[in-house]
Amino acid sequence: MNAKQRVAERAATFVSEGMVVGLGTGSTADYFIQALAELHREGMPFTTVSSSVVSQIKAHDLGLPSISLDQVTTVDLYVDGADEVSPDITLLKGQGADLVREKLLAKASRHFLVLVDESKLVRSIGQNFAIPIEVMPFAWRMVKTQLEVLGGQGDLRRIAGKDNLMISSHGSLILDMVFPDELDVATLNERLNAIPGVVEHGIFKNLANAVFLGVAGGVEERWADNGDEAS
Ligand SMILES: O=C[C@H](O)[C@H](O)[C@H](O)COP(=O)(O)O
Repeated sequence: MNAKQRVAERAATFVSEGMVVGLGTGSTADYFIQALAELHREGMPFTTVSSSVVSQIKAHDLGLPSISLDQVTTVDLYVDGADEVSPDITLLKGQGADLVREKLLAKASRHFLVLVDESKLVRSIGQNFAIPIEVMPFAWRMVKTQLEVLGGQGDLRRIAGKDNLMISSHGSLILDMVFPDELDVATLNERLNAIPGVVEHGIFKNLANAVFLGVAGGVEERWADNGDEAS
């Protein structure tokens, strides 16, 4: 069992009868979805809500009960991966470009567990990746200009050849922006939240309750101050 599987199996022990479980997106979240499928086969009743079309299809293929996001007000447990985790359990997410659904689920969750291996640990957010910023398509130039005023540099994310723009499942464009080190993440988070035309961005601050870290032969749990252990 690799580190991603280990943390996913551990997270699955927090699922209990009747829960609404939020499904993350990415290779680590996939292991959690597989672990849920095992619980479902064993007869545990729960339902799922997905953070992306991809996860929704995976859940469907595995026969997991699911409800659509617009039917949900609160989520009992949301389990997802992350691209970066800083020591205060701030996350950077969004390499998969489904930021809106992911942050909605994170905010609506009673418990948000983040599954990572050691490669995701950083000293500060933005160390390994640009900050993904999901923008309304007609607003992207205005938003980019506002981000440049903050010192940001970057451009629209492209996929599979230079002419194709990444479009989120929400129909938005993604700007990947690098900001000066002097701009601390708390300030950046607030500034990004305040720019008109920004749909969502990849900084997840004060949202995760715990990080489950896959280490050699085990799982290390790091609970946030806000993170009473899910039970
Ligand atoms: O948008 C994508 C999500 O933020 C993923 O959770 C993140 O990219 C981590 O993916 P993985 O588990 O494949 O490293």
